[in-house]
Amino acid sequence: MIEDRYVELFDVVKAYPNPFGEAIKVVDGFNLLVKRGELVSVIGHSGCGKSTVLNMIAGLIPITSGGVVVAGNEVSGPGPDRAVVFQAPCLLPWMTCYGNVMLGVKQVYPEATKAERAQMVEYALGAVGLKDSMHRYPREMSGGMQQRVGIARAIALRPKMLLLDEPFGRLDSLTRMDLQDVILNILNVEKITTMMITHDPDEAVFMSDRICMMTNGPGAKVGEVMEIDFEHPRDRAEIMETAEFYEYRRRLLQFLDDCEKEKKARKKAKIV
Ligand SMILES: Nc1ncnc2c1ncn2[C@@H]1O[C@H](COP(=O)(O)OP(=O)(O)OP(=O)(O)O)[C@@H](O)[C@H]1O
Repeated sequence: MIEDRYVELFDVVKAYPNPFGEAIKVVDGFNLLVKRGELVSVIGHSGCGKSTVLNMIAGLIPITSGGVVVAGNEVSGPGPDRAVVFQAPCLLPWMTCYGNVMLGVKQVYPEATKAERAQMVEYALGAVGLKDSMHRYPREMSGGMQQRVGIARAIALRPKMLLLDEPFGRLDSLTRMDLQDVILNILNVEKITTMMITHDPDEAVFMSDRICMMTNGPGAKVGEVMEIDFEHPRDRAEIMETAEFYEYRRRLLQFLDDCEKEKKARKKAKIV
């Protein structure tokens, strides 16, 4: 069923040349199916290849072998059906929030009327809580507000898939929680299929429908996939009082700890 295989990564391999010109497979045989409307987090140790996987789905880097299919179309380059939010939003400083969001909308919907485009931009800025600040410039906004603009810019394009690469990585923990709620509220309404990279186990458990745990690189692949069985909409305080939350968290930390041990053992074996 297409709904259950909305995003398909099959036998995905990404190799980069090392300084000696040899091809090193950073990711090797990555297989994952994402259901329509699902939020899947990807977690794994630094450098294992999380961004590499996300960038291949975004079409920002070529796939060495295997394939990625999003909503029935094989990915061969970037496209507005997949919107990416990075750690830093990189807004154009000479444009207001409104102007920054409008830029993409104009490009993707050139046939829309002026009023329709304005509605798309205003809806997206409203969804991230910036209705009253849409005419401010980036320099007049906090890091959290700027990241809200980055999220608005992505959802204004009405993508089939949202790709979040550590979107809260640079924010303090309170702002981080606010923005986690912003994303979840948007997804509750829009049901956009989402992949999010995170380093934060609590964030992964609170937000995800499933968590994909990646093994160490080189040759990284999917290690385990854990289903998170909390209903939507989610209430942070309620969820954090459940025993299940701590059990999910424990399993996640156990996996990361096992990867760390494996990494150390690999290093030691090389030295001896
Ligand atoms: N253009 C490139 N050329 C060569 N090697 C690269 C290139 N881009 C990434 N790599 C290597 O690929 C591996 C995976 O990188 P990637 O950024 O995907 O990891 P990550 O899991 O997202 O890391 P982090 O959690 O630290 O952001 C790393 O060893 C990195 O050095």
